[in-house]
Amino acid sequence: AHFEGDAIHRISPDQQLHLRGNLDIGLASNDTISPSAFAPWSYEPACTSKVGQIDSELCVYTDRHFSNGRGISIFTTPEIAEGFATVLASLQHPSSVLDTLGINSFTGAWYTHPVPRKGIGMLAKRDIQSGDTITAYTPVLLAYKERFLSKAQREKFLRLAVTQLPGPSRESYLKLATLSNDSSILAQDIASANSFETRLGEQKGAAEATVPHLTIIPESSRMNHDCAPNAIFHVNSSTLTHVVRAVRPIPKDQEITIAYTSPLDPRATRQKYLSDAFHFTCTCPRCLRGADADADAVLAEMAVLQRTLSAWSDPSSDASVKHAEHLIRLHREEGLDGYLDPAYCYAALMYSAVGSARGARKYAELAIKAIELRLGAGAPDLPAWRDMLDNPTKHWSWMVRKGGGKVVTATNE
Ligand SMILES: C[S@@+](CC[C@H](N)C(=O)[O-])C[C@H]1O[C@@H](n2cnc3c(N)ncnc32)[C@H](O)[C@@H]1O
Repeated sequence: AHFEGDAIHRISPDQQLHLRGNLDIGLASNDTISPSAFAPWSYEPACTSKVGQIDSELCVYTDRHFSNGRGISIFTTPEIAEGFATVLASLQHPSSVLDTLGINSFTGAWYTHPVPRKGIGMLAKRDIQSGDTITAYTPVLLAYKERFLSKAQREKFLRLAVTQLPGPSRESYLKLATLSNDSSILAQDIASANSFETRLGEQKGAAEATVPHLTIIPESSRMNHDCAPNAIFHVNSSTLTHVVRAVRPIPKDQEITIAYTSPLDPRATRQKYLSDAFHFTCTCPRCLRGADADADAVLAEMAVLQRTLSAWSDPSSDASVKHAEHLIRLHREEGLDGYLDPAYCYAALMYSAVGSARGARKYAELAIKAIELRLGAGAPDLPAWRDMLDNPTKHWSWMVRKGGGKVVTATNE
């Protein structure tokens, strides 16, 4: 089975938080049913009839015992559920990998509190260092991302998925922000307002073979958006864990923010996306700056540097260490600390190409840390950069610009 990143946040449109005191959403919780009868699931899966578009039914599966009783529910096809069950089992037996890694435990780094004009937000409980893990949690609900069920049908199954969760997880789900005041679609409303997107399904070597699922992690859902976020998230596919880490130091009581959409996109693109998908207008400093052209002037400068650097092995290229260092500086000035890995990689290559082992190692090390932050420790590029760090003089880029001149030989990239 496969579970991968690409997480995207969904947001409530009305910027209003609807806290519900009454957590009874109208369905009886089947606490009395024997768990063993439907092992590995705690309840008999409840299914739709066959959905023509996917030639399968969709069913609700719940494991109430997952991760010391945090529990997890998934609304998906029987085929995907089977692979998912294998992943859940691998995380719990023979011993719990999640416990060993401190997943689903409070890090002591955060608290939630109302934030002006943003509803509830997450704030730093202590000074947080760059790279520190802020949250690391498994989802409580995953739901096949579909448009073919009626709202009423979808609601019926999502409510069941939520109701079957253990009390604390059910309650934290139901306290999350909503998109509308329509309580008849409460469960799906919360799902679309607060979910990240993950892809599940058989791994057939292609991302298209996997199916997007809305994924709700109630703790992480309290983080608001910023276009210069001080934290970044990735999904660890082997532990099913959504991990949020600091990309720069965050002083005690400062708000912890993540980006719901790429902060490297032009301002108008970001605003349209946040407004369409998340129904709010971003007022972060990068969004408030100047007219549209001014707002994106730095992004345009960064794009030119990227283009120059990406063609560095072309014999006519004048790309240099200076271009890479300038690109790094611009990222930092824009607050794009979490998105520095390509710039660090170029810097490592530029130093290597002119025969500076020290420069190559310095930036290969920074690139490795930045890739791990943005993409996680399983990112496919990491081994190559670790090789460069260990053996800069053996790297294919080493001294290809002997004497600091143009490229002499370049075999790839
Ligand atoms: C996933 S929730 C984040 C936590 C939320 N503030 C809450 O009270 O639960 C997304 C909601 O937070 C608000 N929000 C997030 N980022 C924001 C921002 N930069 N400016 C204004 N509102 C924001 C939006 O109203 C959105 O509906």
